[in-house]
Amino acid sequence: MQKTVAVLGGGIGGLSACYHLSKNPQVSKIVLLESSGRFGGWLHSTRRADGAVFEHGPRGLRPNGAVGRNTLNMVSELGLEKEVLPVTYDHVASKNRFLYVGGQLHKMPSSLSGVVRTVPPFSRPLILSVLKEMVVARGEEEDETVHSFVSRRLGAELADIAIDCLCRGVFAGDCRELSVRSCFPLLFDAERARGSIVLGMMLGSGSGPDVPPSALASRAQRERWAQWSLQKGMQMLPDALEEWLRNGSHVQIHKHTAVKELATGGNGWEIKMEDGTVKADHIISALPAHALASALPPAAQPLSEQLRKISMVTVAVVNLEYEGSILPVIGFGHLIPSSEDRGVLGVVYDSVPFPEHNRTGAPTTRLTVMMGGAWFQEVFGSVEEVTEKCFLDRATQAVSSHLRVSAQPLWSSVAILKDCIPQYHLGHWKRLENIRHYIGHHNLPLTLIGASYDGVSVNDVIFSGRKAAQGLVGEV
Ligand SMILES: Cc1cc2nc3c(=O)[nH]c(=O)nc-3n(C[C@H](O)[C@H](O)[C@H](O)COP(=O)(O)OP(=O)(O)OC[C@H]3O[C@@H](n4cnc5c(N)ncnc54)[C@H](O)[C@@H]3O)c2cc1C
Ligand SMILES: C=Cc1c2[nH]c(c1C)Cc1[nH]c(c(CCC(=O)O)c1C)Cc1[nH]c(c(C)c1CCC(=O)O)Cc1[nH]c(c(C)c1C=C)C2
Repeated sequence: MQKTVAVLGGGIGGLSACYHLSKNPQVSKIVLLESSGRFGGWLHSTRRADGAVFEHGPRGLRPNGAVGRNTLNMVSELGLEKEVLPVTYDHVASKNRFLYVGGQLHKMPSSLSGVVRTVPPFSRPLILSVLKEMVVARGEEEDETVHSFVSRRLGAELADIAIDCLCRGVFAGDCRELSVRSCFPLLFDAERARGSIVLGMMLGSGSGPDVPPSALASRAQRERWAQWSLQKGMQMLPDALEEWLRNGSHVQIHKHTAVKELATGGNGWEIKMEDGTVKADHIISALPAHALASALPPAAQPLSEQLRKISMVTVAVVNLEYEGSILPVIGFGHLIPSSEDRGVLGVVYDSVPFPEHNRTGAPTTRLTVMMGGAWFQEVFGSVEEVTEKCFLDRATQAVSSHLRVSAQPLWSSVAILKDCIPQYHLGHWKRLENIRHYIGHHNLPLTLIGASYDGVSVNDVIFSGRKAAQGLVGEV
């Protein structure tokens, strides 16, 4: 029997689910419900008339692994090959990443010589920590914070500086709260399988899903891409997905349509919006976990409670454009450990990996300063009260003191991204187990996808949409 699937939330997760559902002949109707006036969620690019592109969310995706290949396969199917801007491993933006510690920029080691020598801000050669790691006893805990795991295996200095920065540069989060099992499953599995991260990385610790590469994904591997973007910014991807879905005969897509309440009825759902109701046999929720929790019926209160425990952080993103080439160093950008500055997380040197996004004509430098995250409230106060000017001032101050740039920006934009990155805190895996057990036990026709659960990267989220759509084969 053919059925109706409702997809809640038109971020990249919801769009990916719809895209894969639209290829499933067993689904007769797909309804996509998005509360805002645009699709794409955090994939949001400003494109100026003079050709300049500024990213407010993700700016480059990795091509590696099954999830990276899967995204490139979709890019290829959407006809976006010619729009791809690759950055190879040989590029200076891939080799040079910096940490701002003790009032100075330090280049992270990217070669063997950087690992065998003492390279500041570290007080001893990293090779010593790596060799010692191989003989550290295996942990016994079901989960551990990222900081505790790395301190135990590689030493406190690496945890306090490098891992603190890494967690700020991926989750805008605090490594003393984030779970290693959920945030870095490869590291956790390597310890479980091989007793060591280093041995696990060398020998492998399990195989991932099988995703055959398209010609584009094979090219990415052959040409050694480290990351890629699109000519008119990452938002080209949701734009192309929207166009694909609009061309599908059995897809209904709705913007400005917030899901308010979900009620179970018969074998399916009744979805209530401000101005109407939709009936569906199955729901794929691509909403942030807390938004789904607010819409679930009172009878599903234990499920809502678990979903609400998946917290989110707010990030302020300031894009800056300067006249000329003003950077004293070139590379991807720099991260700042929480011990140095709790409020400013990092600065991306956007014009280095993607000069194609600079305006046409005279040279410019584009930078993005990211602030807040897990420290937002503590440093900047309530998100409702803090002003955009406060972030612009703090961002230009950071650029001036970290990069010694005294010029004022030509152009700037401030975006306060409320609740934009989920935090997989200690015990996240258990919450997911409880959530999935509840859904299974109550036979709820509900699949959860998106950044709240199994990975925050765009690649992970797109893959979660594909898995959900394919999981319905045979069920619908
Ligand atoms: C500043 C920043 C930088 C990032 N950088 C990178 C990067 O470099 N690389 C990378 O891989 N990832 C990056 N990410 C992460 C990545 O962008 C996100 O994890 C991903 O886009 C999340 O997609 P999603 O579809 O799960 O959620 P969202 O984008 O949050 O989409 C959810 C959608 O649901 C809608 N919605 C909410 N409530 C309702 C409701 N009641 N009814 C209907 N619709 C509703 C929202 O409007 C939204 O459109 C970054 C994220 C941020 C914030
Ligand atoms: C300073 C804040 C942030 C910067 N980027 C993000 C935040 C919160 C978000 C983000 N960055 C990456 C991902 C995806 C991870 C993945 O699994 O693909 C997300 C959600 C990519 C990334 N950026 C940095 C690292 C080390 C990674 C992991 C993958 C990779 O190695 O490429 C470093 C980094 N991020 C930011 C800066 C300034 C920076 C380092 C110089 C910004």
